[in-house]
Amino acid sequence: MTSRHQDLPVILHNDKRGLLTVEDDRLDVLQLSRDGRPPKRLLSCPLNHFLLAKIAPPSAKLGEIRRLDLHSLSGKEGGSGNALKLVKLHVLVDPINLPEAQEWVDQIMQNSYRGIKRGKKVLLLVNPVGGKGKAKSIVHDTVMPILEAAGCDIDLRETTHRLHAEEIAQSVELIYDVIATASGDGLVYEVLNGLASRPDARKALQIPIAPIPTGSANAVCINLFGVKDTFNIPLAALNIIKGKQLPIDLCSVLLLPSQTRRFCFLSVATGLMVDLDIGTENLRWMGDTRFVVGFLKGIATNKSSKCKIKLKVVEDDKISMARKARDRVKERKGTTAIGKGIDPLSRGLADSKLGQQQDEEPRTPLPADIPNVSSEDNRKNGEEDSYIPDHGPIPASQPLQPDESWMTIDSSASKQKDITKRSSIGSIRSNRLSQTNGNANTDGTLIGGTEQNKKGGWIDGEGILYFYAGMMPWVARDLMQWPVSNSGDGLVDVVVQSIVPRMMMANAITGAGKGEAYWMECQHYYKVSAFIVENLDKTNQQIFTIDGESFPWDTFHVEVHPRIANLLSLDGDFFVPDFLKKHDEKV
Ligand SMILES: Nc1ncnc2c1ncn2[C@@H]1O[C@H](COP(=O)(O)OP(=O)(O)OP(=O)(O)O)[C@@H](O)[C@H]1O
Repeated sequence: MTSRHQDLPVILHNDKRGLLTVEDDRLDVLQLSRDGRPPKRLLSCPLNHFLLAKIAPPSAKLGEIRRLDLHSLSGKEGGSGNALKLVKLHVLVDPINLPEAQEWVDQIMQNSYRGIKRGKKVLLLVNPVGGKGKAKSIVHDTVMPILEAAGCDIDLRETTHRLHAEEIAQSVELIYDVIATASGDGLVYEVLNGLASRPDARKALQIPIAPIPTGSANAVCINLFGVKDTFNIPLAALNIIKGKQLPIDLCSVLLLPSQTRRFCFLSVATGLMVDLDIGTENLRWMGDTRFVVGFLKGIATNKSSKCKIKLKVVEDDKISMARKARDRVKERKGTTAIGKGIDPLSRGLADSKLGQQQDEEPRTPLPADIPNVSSEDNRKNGEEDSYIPDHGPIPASQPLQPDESWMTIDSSASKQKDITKRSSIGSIRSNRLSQTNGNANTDGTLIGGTEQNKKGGWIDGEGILYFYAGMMPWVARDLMQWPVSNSGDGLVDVVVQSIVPRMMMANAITGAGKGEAYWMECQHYYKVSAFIVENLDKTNQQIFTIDGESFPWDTFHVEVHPRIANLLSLDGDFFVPDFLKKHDEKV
């Protein structure tokens, strides 16, 4: 739905006649000429960049004339850096045009915010030491002015120590429309862990998180804004103001024997991917280049990660996974994101009156909108079937009980006689055709196929360079590790990278940012609903990472909580990588 054409005559700052015109979801501020020359365009912006129109109260200086304030972001998205700039204009309205001006203001605000709450209450957490240590100045110079120009109510808190953001999220009153984090992925991880460990976790996790990229690892921002706009701070600020709810999965990671549970939203890693992150913290000044240096160091060592991996595999056919992911993107085109039509909570509320208080289109439900009824209460009332949101805790994790349908990859398994030499790219199709059918049932169990086939091409005796499980395509701008990942589908994408000659891995760096390593035969790829990873060399491999944070590694069990947490995104979804747009011969 586009906005209808609306003009408002105004007086400009230079006393010249002006016209504010809204057409095709764009605002133009025009200076009119008296001699028939074309009007001069003073500002032109799409309504999705428009922040605020407000008629100021009467002033003694202006008498009957009233001032109209216009705040917007202007400039282009799609550049690195701050291509978008905050623009604040004011024009004057003749008393005769005042009723028309009020109507114009109401209309432009409605068309600029469709379904999005105006003047959000924002909890803004700032990590002053993350990344290159510039979060404070970025927030004060760029983020705050934009949020204030949009009329947001901001509660800014600086984190003073490790896990401070988690403590805040654990105890904060659920009065905010959004929690923004000026940091890297570390603070997002802490906020999610804080919210998820509350007794009212399910309600707390409805508050969406909106990241501002000021850390060294900013994977969430890459996945939300794309590689070019990862560090576009005004765009990240606009996302706080205009972003739509984007439900994401969380994983419970149960650490044994300590029985500690942590929540993961991004990745779980062993082997080279741990050394790459944790072993390069002294290179933080490099920004995300430090991870490339870490990767090169890792393949120089080519050390094997000794572990036993058990996977509840739902799919392992790369061609089919890529095709489905690309079909999803095609389906997504032209759909609006609010509610997304899948999540029962969003859908239920979008359909109800709760969603329609302010605008024509349903507003994204916020925690305060949701009646506090648990499914337990519901059952007591004998209403088993009607959906009522559960606002209680996430139940404690229990060790998983794998059955024979789970797949095992054991780095200590003895080498098979027929182990074949692997090529780097391109033999997926022929490899697949030479196999007998080894596809997945809808319940996730594998059917048919040879032993090797059941293991997604894994051959016992291969060394594991790293195990890497992820929930969003990009982990760094140079590495789209899980190009077919679809956060919100209740599945985790798992990569088991075999040890191969160093040059093969070094060559793979070139296309890694575009997801090309997906097609490498030595990169085994699975969609799983649960997994267990056991450490087979505790002396030499003491840690693994969850979302880039290190933990002692003995054994860990991982299960998924589908669509339980929320981010904000400008179009209500993740950025679509080129990998999912192109249709090459493999798919
Ligand atoms: N004032 C503080 N002093 C020390 N550590 C802090 C402070 N505030 C937050 N932290 C910690 O800083 C870590 C990094 O978090 P952040 O998300 O900003 O960055 P990152 O990109 O993940 O990591 P990096 O520090 O490598 O940039 C987190 O573990 C967080 O707990």
